[in-house]
Amino acid sequence: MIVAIDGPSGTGKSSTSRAVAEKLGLRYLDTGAQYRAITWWMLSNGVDVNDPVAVADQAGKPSIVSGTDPLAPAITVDGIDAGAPIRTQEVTAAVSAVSAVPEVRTRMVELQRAAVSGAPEGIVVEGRDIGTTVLPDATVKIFLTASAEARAARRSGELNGAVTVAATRADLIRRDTADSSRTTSPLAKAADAVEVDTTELTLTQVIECIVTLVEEKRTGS
Ligand SMILES: Nc1ncnc2c1ncn2[C@@H]1O[C@H](COP(=O)(O)OP(=O)(O)OP(=O)(O)O)[C@@H](O)[C@H]1O
Ligand SMILES: Nc1ccn([C@H]2C[C@H](O)[C@@H](COP(=O)(O)O)O2)c(=O)n1
Repeated sequence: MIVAIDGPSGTGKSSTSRAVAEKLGLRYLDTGAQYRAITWWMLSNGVDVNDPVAVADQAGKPSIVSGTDPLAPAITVDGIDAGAPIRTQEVTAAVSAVSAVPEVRTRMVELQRAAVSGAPEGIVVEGRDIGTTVLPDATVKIFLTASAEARAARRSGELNGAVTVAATRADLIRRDTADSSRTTSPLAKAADAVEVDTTELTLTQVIECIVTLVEEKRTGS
């Protein structure tokens, strides 16, 4: 059972994917964390993240290891726990530029397919290009959406209002535009993905909806 969950920033991919994996006894992979990890390494090592040639040249250097336990997602870079530093504003601002570099994507896709091969019990993989490029034969493909307003309000709430909803909304839209317009495997809905608009749904409702879709596929109903 391979479940691909794609969608723009802040639509609920991580929260939903972790919960679905936990409920169904599947592993879980956050591919955004991998792109954030390589971006953090580039920034920490003085690579100009706006220079695609420099990024491509260094893309093979860091060792990135992702855990797949939905109860304790973990990521290390060269053996160092990167869970917190990959969530900084500096990394968020740079990650779209780094993830647009084809050599970076080739490297990450190798890691992602290896994680799937290492999960015989099945896995939920979330990202931007999982259903279209990384795992085109996934058993179930979901494309989550939500209005920019709902996504910004959710994210701003997470930050206890430290960043305004308007600024958060502008940042989400900037990242979605960059991620959707890059040449190599842009953010896109696979033709055979089920689109779930979460704007008016609670997280519990979204989780139930996807668990039902997976179970229907499992039983062939
Ligand atoms: N249906 C929902 N209703 C209300 N809040 C939600 C819903 N889904 C997710 N959230 C909340 O929205 C925030 C963003 O969710 P999450 O991190 O799962 O999104 P994401 O798509 O993985 O984001 P990103 O692409 O930026 O990593 C979290 O605070 C989460 O708890
Ligand atoms: N499959 C993926 C996953 C993520 N990215 C890039 C684009 C995102 O802006 C960034 C961070 O992802 P997030 O942690 O917000 O889910 O990583 C990608 O290009 N492809």
